[in-house]
Amino acid sequence: MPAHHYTGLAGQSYDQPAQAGVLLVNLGTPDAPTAPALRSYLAEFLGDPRVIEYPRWLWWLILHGVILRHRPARSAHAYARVWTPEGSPLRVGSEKLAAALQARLSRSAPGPVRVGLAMRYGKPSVREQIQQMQRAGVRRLLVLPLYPQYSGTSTGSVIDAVADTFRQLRWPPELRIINGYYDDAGHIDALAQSIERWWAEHGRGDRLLLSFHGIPQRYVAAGDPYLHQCQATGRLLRERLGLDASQLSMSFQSRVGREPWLQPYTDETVRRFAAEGVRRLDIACPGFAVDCLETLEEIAMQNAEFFTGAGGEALRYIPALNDSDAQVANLAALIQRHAHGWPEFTSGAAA
Ligand SMILES: C=CC1=C(C)c2cc3[nH]c(cc4nc(cc5[nH]c(cc1n2)c(C)c5CCC(=O)O)C(CCC(=O)O)=C4C)c(C)c3C=C
Ligand SMILES: [Fe+2]
Ligand SMILES: [Fe+2]
Repeated sequence: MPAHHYTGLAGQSYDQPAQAGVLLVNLGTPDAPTAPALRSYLAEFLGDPRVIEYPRWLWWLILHGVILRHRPARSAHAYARVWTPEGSPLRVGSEKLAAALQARLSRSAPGPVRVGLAMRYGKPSVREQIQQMQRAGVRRLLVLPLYPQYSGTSTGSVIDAVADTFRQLRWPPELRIINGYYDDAGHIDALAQSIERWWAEHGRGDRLLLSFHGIPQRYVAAGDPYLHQCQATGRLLRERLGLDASQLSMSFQSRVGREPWLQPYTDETVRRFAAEGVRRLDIACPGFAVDCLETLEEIAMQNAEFFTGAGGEALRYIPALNDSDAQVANLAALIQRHAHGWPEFTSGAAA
């Protein structure tokens, strides 16, 4: 093992005033809507054992021998439909949210608070961002994965990346990680208000569908709380909107591979609704903090085509909370609560 195995801050002043850091982490996105960029993004993402729980050597052969031959070009085509002049919607939206949170916390928190943004896959990595924040004087770090519902495949993988980074730091900062906020009252309220505001502007459809990203059923059977948390978000939101089960349904999107994922599947559900005579279908995706490929392309384009193709009149996608005031205020409050006792966040608290 080399002598300098641990990353440290040699030559620093130990009296440097402490700062607190908030690290937002989102999934990550390719650098460009091209097959080569998709290939390296998907290799990292789908090579994560948290995402694909399969015997390693067998999966490696399938991933490199089959999937990475065809999927990059297909996915690049999907990304090209939603790519903006500023880049990938997921990146642009996450950066705007981080900037808005930084502005808000700089105003409302007593101490110096630095907000960073990392991507679990691609750039900037969790490791780079933590090291950079530490060099800037961050001694207390709160990590907020941008996933309201916990899953080992999403939040759990962010925790892995943080833990791997910490193992290599000579003097890791004090650490807290937010595990999820699926039932947070402020979050449910923000979702409900955004849906009500959208209805006030566009009128109300015949039915509301909440579509969450799916995962394999096998993971839920092994103890992943994701399904439970999606159901809780759905129920709380339904109660808050004053709807009954005939007016609001839930489904799961984005299935990859052959094994059964959480059901009902979104594509089958929108086709069934069209066949049952639903004319205007409203869809919200409360599992996505910011809009991305999965909402803007898969729901608002692909599933809209499935719906009208099966006889429906219009599928209308209600945008994610993104960098809305409601989202920023709610995440700031969530951060303040989880940072309880840290002097940068709580005036009068001891260090
Ligand atoms: C194949 C396994 C996958 C699991 C399990 C999975 C879980 C999961 N994903 C998200 C959030 C997002 N996923 C996104 C894209 C995406 N997801 C998978 C596969 C799995 N996801 C793939 C292969 C892709 C890439 C696109 C494609 O080729 O189809 C995105 C969007 C990223 C973007 O750039 O916009 C998000 C966000 C969650 C929350 C989750 C578990 C709960
Ligand atoms: Fe995904
Ligand atoms: Fe997808």
